[in-house]
Amino acid sequence: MKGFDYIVVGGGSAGCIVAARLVKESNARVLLLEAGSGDYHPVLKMPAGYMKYLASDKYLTMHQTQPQPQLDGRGVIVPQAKVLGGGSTVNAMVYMRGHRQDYAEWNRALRHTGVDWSWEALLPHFTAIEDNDHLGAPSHGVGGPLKVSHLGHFSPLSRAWVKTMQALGIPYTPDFNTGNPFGVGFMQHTIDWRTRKRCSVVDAFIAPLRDDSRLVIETEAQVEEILFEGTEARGVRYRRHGVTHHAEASKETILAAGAYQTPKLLMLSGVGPQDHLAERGIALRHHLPGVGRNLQDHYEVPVVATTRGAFGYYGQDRGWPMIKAGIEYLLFKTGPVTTTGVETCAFFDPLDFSATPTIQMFCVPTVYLDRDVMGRDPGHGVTINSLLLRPKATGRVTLRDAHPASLPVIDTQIFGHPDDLARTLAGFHFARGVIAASPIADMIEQEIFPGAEVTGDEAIAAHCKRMVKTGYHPVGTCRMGHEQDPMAVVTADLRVRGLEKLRVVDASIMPNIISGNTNAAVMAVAHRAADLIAGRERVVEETPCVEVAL
Ligand SMILES: Cc1cc2nc3c(=O)[nH]c(=O)nc-3n(C[C@H](O)[C@H](O)[C@H](O)COP(=O)(O)OP(=O)(O)OC[C@H]3O[C@@H](n4cnc5c(N)ncnc54)[C@H](O)[C@@H]3O)c2cc1C
Repeated sequence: MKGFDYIVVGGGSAGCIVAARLVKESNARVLLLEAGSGDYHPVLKMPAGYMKYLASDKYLTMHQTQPQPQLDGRGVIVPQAKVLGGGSTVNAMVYMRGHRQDYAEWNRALRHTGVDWSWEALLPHFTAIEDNDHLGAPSHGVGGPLKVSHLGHFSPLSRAWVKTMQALGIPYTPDFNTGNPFGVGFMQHTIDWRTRKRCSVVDAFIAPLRDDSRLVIETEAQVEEILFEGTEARGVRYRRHGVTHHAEASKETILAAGAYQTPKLLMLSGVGPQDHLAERGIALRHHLPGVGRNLQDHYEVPVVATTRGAFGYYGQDRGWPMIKAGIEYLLFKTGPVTTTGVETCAFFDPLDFSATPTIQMFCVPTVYLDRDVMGRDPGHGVTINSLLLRPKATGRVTLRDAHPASLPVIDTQIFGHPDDLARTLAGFHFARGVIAASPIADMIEQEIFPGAEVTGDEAIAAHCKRMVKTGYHPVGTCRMGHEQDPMAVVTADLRVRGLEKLRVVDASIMPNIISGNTNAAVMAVAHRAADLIAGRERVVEETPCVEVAL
């Protein structure tokens, strides 16, 4: 049996930050266990590699939802990272913090007791992590480990789209990360502006500790069970290269396996809804009905058009264009390899520009659809995606069976609440209007998905159901909550309720999804979790209520 102070399960966005900070700032001995491989392949450092990882299951687990009756039986692919660095290694690198109101809602879920999770309380963690190349105090950090900048290349379609959105009344914003992201503009990304390489949590937090013997990282190590003595977590059982290992944590076991796998691991270990565990033949350790519930994600629907010329990135990933772009990148660190292709976005409510944004709209200068709906190779094109920021329907993660290798059952309930489809339709109509407006209209040939002939809410709703895809942001399946909340899984300081020496620090803990891409918020949570674990932050009885009227 190997012994450590802490064991961190899952070497993703949250796990790497917690592990590194516990070693560096608390002088702890930490075992970090990651199911996926190391992040050595050079393509994992290239911004343009993003579309390549998405097309393969080498670094992603290709989960698929249960057939969704409200999507006419479609099961949607919902991939999650499986590599050291987790989502931060394979994601689209968008650096987005959401709306301050999202965090006020976290506090509300806690009845303002325990730990203050308001925007103001998290801001020091956002800024401590960050090394921004052109934005500074009070909203941004300089000198932190994580490089944040703009992409190195913008397509003519992205530029035209930003101008078109302004012509339609959405103001330009130079910074989405000040607490209210309303506006249109070029997004910040976790990219190193000097090398034009991706900056993952491995690059930012783990690489400086590579030779530190206090941090032991085992990749291709699948944790199968949390080991307990009574109600106290004592360590884990894991499998690596066909061999079973046990490891002990004298201080704490910390779960950071992501919003699908953390609840799965808790349930495999007997922590979860009593009835469900009994159905799967798993002995109950502790009844926590909220484990796996409250699944939230972002879902987006596309309008796709072909363009009159090569304004976007179609064909850049093969043949001579790829070789040319590769040489340009190697020699000058410029060109299409320095972009993920997801360059711009807008936050707004299509029905009322003065209201809190309900939609995040992306312009992707290529045809960007899930593999289960991509019918044909359409050539040069553009995809305008409307992503619903705060869906009302919530889903659930359960166990398929008691085998650790089985993927969990994911029931997302996409469009399970009528308001979610209604708001998505409003976004869709707006997106359709954008490609018909100047100046982007001059570049558009014709709408191909769903096609200009598809009109009327019923037909468009059918298109949304057929084409809706995940934004890759599952959260909430082990959510924080106050003491009287029966569905809360963790306390305000991220301890699993009713058990000792066990915490959750990843995307699972969010009571409600934030209004934006989730990686920055996960990293801030993990950064703060290291302080909570080390006792650097005092847990107070009651926190001030920070509410913002919008
Ligand atoms: C394709 C894609 C694109 C995205 N794009 C963006 C974006 O542009 N901007 C943004 O803000 N967010 C983006 N996200 C979301 C963001 O990356 C995630 O919200 C964030 O990474 C979640 O962090 P996490 O620590 O909770 O989980 P993860 O980063 O997913 O880490 C969990 C890790 O745990 C490991 N693991 C799971 N089970 C076990 C086990 N039993 N034993 C050991 N290890 C285990 C997994 O292999 C994984 O590496 C994207 C995500 C994906 C998948």
